[in-house]
Amino acid sequence: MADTDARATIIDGKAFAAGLVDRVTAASARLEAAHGVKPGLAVVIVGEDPASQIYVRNKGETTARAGMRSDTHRLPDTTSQAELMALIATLNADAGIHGILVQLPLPAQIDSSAVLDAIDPDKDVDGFHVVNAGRLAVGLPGLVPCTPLGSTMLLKDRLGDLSGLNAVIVGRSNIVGKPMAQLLLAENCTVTVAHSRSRDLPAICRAADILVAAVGRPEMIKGDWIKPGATVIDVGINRVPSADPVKAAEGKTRVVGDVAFKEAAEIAGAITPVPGGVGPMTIACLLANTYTAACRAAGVEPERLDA
Ligand SMILES: NC(=O)C1=CN([C@@H]2O[C@H](COP(=O)(O)OP(=O)(O)OC[C@H]3O[C@@H](n4cnc5c(N)ncnc54)[C@H](OP(=O)(O)O)[C@@H]3O)[C@@H](O)[C@H]2O)C=CC1
Ligand SMILES: Nc1nc(=O)c2c([nH]1)NC[C@@H]1CN(c3ccc(C(=O)N[C@@H](CCC(=O)O)C(=O)O)cc3)C=[N+]21
Repeated sequence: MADTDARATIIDGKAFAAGLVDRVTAASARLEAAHGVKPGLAVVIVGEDPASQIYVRNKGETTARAGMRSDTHRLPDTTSQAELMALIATLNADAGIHGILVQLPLPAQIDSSAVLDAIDPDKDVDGFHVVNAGRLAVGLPGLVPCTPLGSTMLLKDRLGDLSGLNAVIVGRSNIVGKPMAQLLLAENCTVTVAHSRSRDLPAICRAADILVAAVGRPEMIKGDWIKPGATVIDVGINRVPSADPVKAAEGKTRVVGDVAFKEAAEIAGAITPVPGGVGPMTIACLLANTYTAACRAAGVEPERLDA
């Protein structure tokens, strides 16, 4: 590759995720053969949000293909807090269910944090319960949120030891930005977490050896915000009108990340695409967490899955 035409390596999250799903499938089959335990995941979706419906269908299909039990509970948009809490209590008590995921966002009448905290922390395969957030913060074994877990796997696969690298995370949500910061701190990165009140975001980003974008703003992070050779993880999933004006007029959409991919790929050393980057890792890590939860419930040491 000529110096004048530097192009980033495209990190193939879809391929890495497929390998991880294969490893989880094989490990689950061994768990079932040796201990009679088939990992089971329950996904709960409230309401009809079309994007959520697609993700939930993908999760169900991937889980079933991995030889795990997969139950999907579809509740109407009018579901009350008490009805949802009752379903969670049933799932907490079901010994055949090792993982529970309540799809977000929930309708306005429901208190999301109360619902997430009603899930048994040992079945909380999203890693959103305060107990799991606390375990991650203090370095105890628990269940780690899927998107940051998958992003960290891609980084370690690409870079090996992350010690001493400057990591900048743009976004401080409880489900992506904060757990990502904890994981990279545990990998001995020097971590900066930026957000909507940060001053001079381009300058903060330019200091990053590892840049994680989890903002939810289409193509906000520009090529000239990136340190040459940096590794860029684009978590964003934003649906925008199709680039073709005729198709856009027909209401067709496409998915883009939080990073302006084309210009960023001219500067970065490696970058995840959207789609095909972090998204597939999220689903693969959900299966990995369900397998891990099933092993722990059975008192069995989980096999290593990350390589
Ligand atoms: N690939 C996957 O599997 C997943 C993808 N996603 C995607 O990742 C993105 C982030 O998701 P999530 O963390 O849930 O989003 P949230 O909306 O919860 O958080 C967004 C964060 O970005 C910050 N932010 C917003 N605007 C700016 C700005 N102009 N400059 C700097 N920071 C800003 C916010 O700051 P503040 O706190 O100050 O408001 C906030 O901390 C979304 O596109 C989402 O769809 C999410 C989950 C899984
Ligand atoms: N309790 C809960 N847990 C979640 O993990 C959760 C959630 N709620 N609510 C919504 C977000 C979003 N999310 C994604 C999962 C997979 C892809 C994914 O597979 N994306 C593919 C396809 C993208 C597309 O074409 O739409 C890709 O990026 O290649 C994306 C986004 C999980 N989330």
